[in-house]
Amino acid sequence: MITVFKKIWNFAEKEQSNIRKSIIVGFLCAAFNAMQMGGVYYVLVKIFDETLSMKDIAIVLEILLVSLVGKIITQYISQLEQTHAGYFMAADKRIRIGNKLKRVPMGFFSEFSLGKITTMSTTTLSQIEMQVPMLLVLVLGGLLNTFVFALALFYLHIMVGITAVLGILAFFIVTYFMEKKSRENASEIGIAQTHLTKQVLETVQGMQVIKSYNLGGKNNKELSNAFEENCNITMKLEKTMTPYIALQRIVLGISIAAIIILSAKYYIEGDMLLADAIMSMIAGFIIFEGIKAAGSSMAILRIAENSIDSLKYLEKIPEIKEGAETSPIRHPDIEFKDVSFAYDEKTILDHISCEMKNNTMTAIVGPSGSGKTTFCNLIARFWDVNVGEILMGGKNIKEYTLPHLMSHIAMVFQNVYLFEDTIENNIKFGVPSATREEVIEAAKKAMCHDFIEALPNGYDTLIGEGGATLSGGQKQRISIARAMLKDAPIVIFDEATASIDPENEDKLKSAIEELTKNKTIIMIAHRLSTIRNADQILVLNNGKIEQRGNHEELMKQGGLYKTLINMKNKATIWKIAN
Ligand SMILES: Nc1ncnc2c1ncn2[C@@H]1O[C@H](COP(=O)(O)OP(=O)(O)OP(=O)(O)O)[C@@H](O)[C@H]1O
Repeated sequence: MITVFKKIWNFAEKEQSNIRKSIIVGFLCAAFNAMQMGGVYYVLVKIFDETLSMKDIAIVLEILLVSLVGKIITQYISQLEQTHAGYFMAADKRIRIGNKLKRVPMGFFSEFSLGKITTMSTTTLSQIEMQVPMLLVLVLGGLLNTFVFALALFYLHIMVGITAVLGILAFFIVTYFMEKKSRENASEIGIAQTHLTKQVLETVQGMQVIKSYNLGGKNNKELSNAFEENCNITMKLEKTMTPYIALQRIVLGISIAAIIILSAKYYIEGDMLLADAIMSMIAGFIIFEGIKAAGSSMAILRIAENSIDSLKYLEKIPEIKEGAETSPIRHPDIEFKDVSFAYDEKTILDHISCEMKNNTMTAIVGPSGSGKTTFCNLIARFWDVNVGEILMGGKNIKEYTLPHLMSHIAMVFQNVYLFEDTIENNIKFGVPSATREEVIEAAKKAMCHDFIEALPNGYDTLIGEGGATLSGGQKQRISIARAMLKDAPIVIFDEATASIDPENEDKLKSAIEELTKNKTIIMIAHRLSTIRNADQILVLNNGKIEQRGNHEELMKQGGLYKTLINMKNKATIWKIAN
């Protein structure tokens, strides 16, 4: 148990001082509580001495008043410190998780499901926020309280004191076994919570698909199962804990009875004064209040420990190693030197070498799954190469700091993600210091100023999660404005495959032309018009660059490129014909 406490205590880090304050204040609260007992003892002694006067009654009333006010104030302060410690401890960990997620390799997101990450930063941390300070204060404060009362009992009669200590020991033996049992269930609870969060996320995120395939029933069933599983495990924990909690109460009950019987016996035998015997009986009832509260909290001790362990695991995930280089890159040419990469067993890129010169456009084409996205993601270090190296401006990209590397790259993804924020903040996401004028200028160049102005609150319009209220073309243009504002020398662009209406398509084309002026462009190209304009086309297939050259050269060569172009042509004719 001491190890668990150490772990919980260490976890509190900066908030240890607030928790310590809360424990000390909690102890003061117990002292005020004890004052009441002192008052009662004083009255009892005076009554049995037959010397009780009005002055004594006034003294006792004063003691009781001071004790009551003191208790209220100390309880308030202790609670405040606990809430403060819990809140700031969780906030600090949440910020750390956020920072960590920015620095872990993308492989982490495949290994760790969204459900697991969400559970950690929400449920797990909420549990810690509420449980850790409370556990420390309740358990440590409770034990301290009991210890003080036990000492008082020793003062009244040594045998009564020993009985109280034996009761406390028996209580701890039961608690030890209860804790062991709780450990067995703690990880099950964690798993069930993760599963539930995953199901809720999936249902919300996939609502469109669920509705369109009329799968509400099936999905509801999975969600209900997850809720049921969670409920069952919580019930199971309650059921397993109940006998131990009952046993704890029985032990305490027997101890109280023993203290009362012994006090009466010693009084009858003349071993104790009447006032001491009555006081000892009253103390017998109160002495175990502290550990009773502490004992019930111990059931959640292991759950808190489990939560801390899972967060520690997250903190230990190795981060991407970055270099220290931050000097300006004058010619950010990109070069792949004998690069190989595999996500797991299967090689996706196999000893690839190529160059993308400054201010040129490279189109990456190839069949689906040939590694086009992977190729681009390696440049931004979303993943690190297994073999070979990628150079930017003549230096391995690993030599740069991540912020420095990313300041040279703007990425426009096919699936645009817009944050639940204003349009302005979405555009200036990469450059938070940008002024409204700069945002408008970028939006104008990205051909989205007009439709933004037509929205109810213009640039201050809030957009829903994932930008649900905008069309696909509008969303992509906003992401182009975002990239435009960043003004990075390298633009990695995943061209949208989804068909866009002609008006949007024209605007999108102009926006792309603006974005790519005087830049190094690496484009996963799907449209023939884009591919034709490229200075260099890399045709990826089976992990290799099967062909390279410009459009005319490759058309002359024939092979995979010509086949892909012919297929695209047919698709376009088919589209027009329809
Ligand atoms: N995170 C990942 N973990 C494991 N395998 C992955 C991951 N991402 C992609 N792959 C696999 O790597 C291969 C290449 O994927 P990639 O997305 O780079 O191809 P692509 O050419 O861009 O495909 P598409 O044109 O369909 O978008 C595919 O077989 C894919 O299943």
